[in-house]
Amino acid sequence: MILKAANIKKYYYNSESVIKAVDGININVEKGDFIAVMGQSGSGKSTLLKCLATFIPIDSGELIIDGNQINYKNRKSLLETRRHDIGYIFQEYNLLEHLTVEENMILPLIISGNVGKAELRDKVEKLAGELGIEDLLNKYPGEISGGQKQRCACARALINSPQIVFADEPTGALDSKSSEKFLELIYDLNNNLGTTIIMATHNIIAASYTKRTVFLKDGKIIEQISRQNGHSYKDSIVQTVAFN
Ligand SMILES: Nc1ncnc2c1ncn2[C@@H]1O[C@H](COP(=O)(O)OP(=O)(O)OP(=O)(O)O)[C@@H](O)[C@H]1O
Repeated sequence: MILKAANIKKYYYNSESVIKAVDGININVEKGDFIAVMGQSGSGKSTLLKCLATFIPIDSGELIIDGNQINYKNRKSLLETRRHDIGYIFQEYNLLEHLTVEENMILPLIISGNVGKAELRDKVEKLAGELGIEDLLNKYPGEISGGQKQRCACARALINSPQIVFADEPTGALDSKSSEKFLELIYDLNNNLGTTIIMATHNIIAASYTKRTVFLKDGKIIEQISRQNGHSYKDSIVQTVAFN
């Protein structure tokens, strides 16, 4: 198992109320899983992803990534986990505009240090080839399309060869054609390379690319369905969304 969350909670407090954004979630993620997290706006998808990726500390519960129990007080070990185990793709790409695609891509490696020039070049060439962005490496984000930007963001998330890639509404800002292309890309990453992916999405089509879908409501998991032979996974997702 690459990630285990046991009864994790994350509440937000304001002067009048408590928002139970993540409210006692249990989830086990195996290597090679591809999971969609669905739910209405405000159901807790983004908060859950950020908690699982260690970006937001949980209030209670247990989070184990690649065999390490996450302890927010142990800064060094937390940074190691983030650097080596976690890749994150955002809806709005989060590319730095004044850096080229290649520079954006290698940023995580530069930050983690200890990577020689030759290794850097090898990694960039291999990944750019896999993601079909070889021709974009010297361009700036302002010179490429939304779909191309998301491919670059994906490359940046993968450059450290992380154990798990989180994607928060990765197709939310893309038109339907670019969205389909991007989903095919991450489907192939999971299917061919065994990359573990956890993706928050509103989109039934996006969820239908995954192996299982977890449905959230008010910070709790209310339903989970898996792709099974002989049964339409997409229809099950549609029915579950309609029912809830
Ligand atoms: N930093 C924050 N401070 C206070 N409340 C927050 C914060 N972040 C999220 N929330 C609240 O927590 C709840 C869950 O939010 P979250 O963004 O995780 O949901 P979501 O399912 O991802 O929504 P969306 O689909 O609209 O992005 C919402 O009620 C939201 O208003």
